[in-house]
Parts: sequence; C-alpha cells; structure tokens
Amino acid sequence: MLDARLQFIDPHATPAADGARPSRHEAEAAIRTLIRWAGDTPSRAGLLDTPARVARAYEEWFGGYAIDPDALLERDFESAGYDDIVLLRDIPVRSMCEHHMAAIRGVAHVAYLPGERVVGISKLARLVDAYARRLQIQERLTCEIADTLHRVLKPRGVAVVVKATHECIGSRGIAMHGVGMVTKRLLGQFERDPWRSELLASLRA
Ligand SMILES: Nc1nc2c(ncn2[C@@H]2O[C@H](COP(=O)(O)OP(=O)(O)OP(=O)(O)O)[C@@H](O)[C@H]2O)c(=O)[nH]1
Ligand SMILES: [Zn+2]
Repeated sequence: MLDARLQFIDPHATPAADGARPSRHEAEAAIRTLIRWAGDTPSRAGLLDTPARVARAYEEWFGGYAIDPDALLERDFESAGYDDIVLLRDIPVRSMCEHHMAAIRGVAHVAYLPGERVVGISKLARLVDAYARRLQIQERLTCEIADTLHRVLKPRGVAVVVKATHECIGSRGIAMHGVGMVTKRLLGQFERDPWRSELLASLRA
C-alpha cells in the first residue's frame, strides 16, 4: 500500500538523493540497531514487534512525501462574488523537526483573499498536513504552505501563521517545556494595509 502512495516524489524533498529508497526490511533492521544503541535488547518479547510498529508509524508521520500538494488544490469553485478574507483557524500541525526528528506540535492559521476562485476548506487543512508530515523546520513549513496556495490558487493574498512547540527544546537540550515559536508569511495584498491590519485583527478575534 505504501509503495502505491509513494508514486509522487516531491521535487523539493529529494528523498532518493542518498540512493534508492530502502526496503521495509532495511528500515526495521535500522530500528533494531537504534534499540541496541539505546541499550536495550531487540529480541526481548516486548520489543519483538516494535521495528514493524515503528515503520508503520513512520509511514504516517512522514506520509506527506507521498502527497502532491498542488494536486490538493486542483478542484476549485467560483468565488461567487465573495471578496473578503477566508480564514481557516487552528488547523492541527503534527510535524517532525529535521534536526532531531522530534515532534513539532501546534496549529496553523491559513487565510486568503479570493480572486476568481475558492477551494474547499478541507483542502487548506490537507495542504498543511501534506507539508507538516515531512522532516521540517517551522520556517520552511510556513513558507511552503503559503507559497503553494499563492502559486496554485492565485488569490489576491495569502497569509499563513504557525504556532508550535518543539519537543527538541522541550525534552532535551535546554529542556524548556512550553516554549512556543510563531512564524508567519504574508503575501500579495496581505503585505500592506488595509488587508494586513484586517487579517491581524481577524487572527486576534
Ligand atoms: N529555526 C529553527 N530552529 C529549529 C527548529 N527546530 C529545531 N530548531 C533548532 O535547531 C537547532 C539545531 O542546532 P544544533 O546546535 O545543530 O543542535 P543541538 O546541538 O542539538 O542544539 P541544542 O538544541 O541547543 O542542544 C537547535 O537550536 C534547535 O532548537 C525550527 O523549526 N526552526
Ligand atoms: Zn529539533
């Protein structure tokens, strides 16, 4: 099933840059190596199925590589005269930091100012998820969501705000739980007033 879903390879992700994609068998062997390196014994009963489980979990956490984000926005509709802000708030962000492969958790707010066309709101949430479920830094995640929506839908403006906490600073290193990071990208008419102020007011509301 996974291989079928992996037909799309994101040009920015270069997943095959270090060689062909390893087999599931190789992935599970790598997890056994990590278990041993952590200090445990992969052959003990409780860990026997763990490599397979972790591989399946990786298919979910990194399922974004199999999704073509542009294709998510293919089906659009006439905006029917609506010309004000469309804002989808509090879209869950479940990502992985590319430095430590640790969880990034938070929300994204995605807004656009329609031109001729609008998209189904679920597609905005799917777009966030497609880029989140990859190895990321928050800045790139924010830009990729905004730039794709801007390029494909061609609205008058796009704004993306991501608010997230990073497990890599919450549970290791500086170990400061609850520190939040906020990133935003404003494009087109959101770069200037009056829409910039309108947007920021909508986000505060
Ligand atoms: N800008 C940015 N930095 C991030 C993000 N996720 C994690 N980081 C940071 O990436 C940096 C990697 O720095 P390194 O010095 O190479 O790694 P490290 O030795 O593990 O750093 P410490 O976390 O300070 O212990 C750390 O400062 C992380 O806090 C992100 O989304 N954006
Ligand atoms: Zn990290």
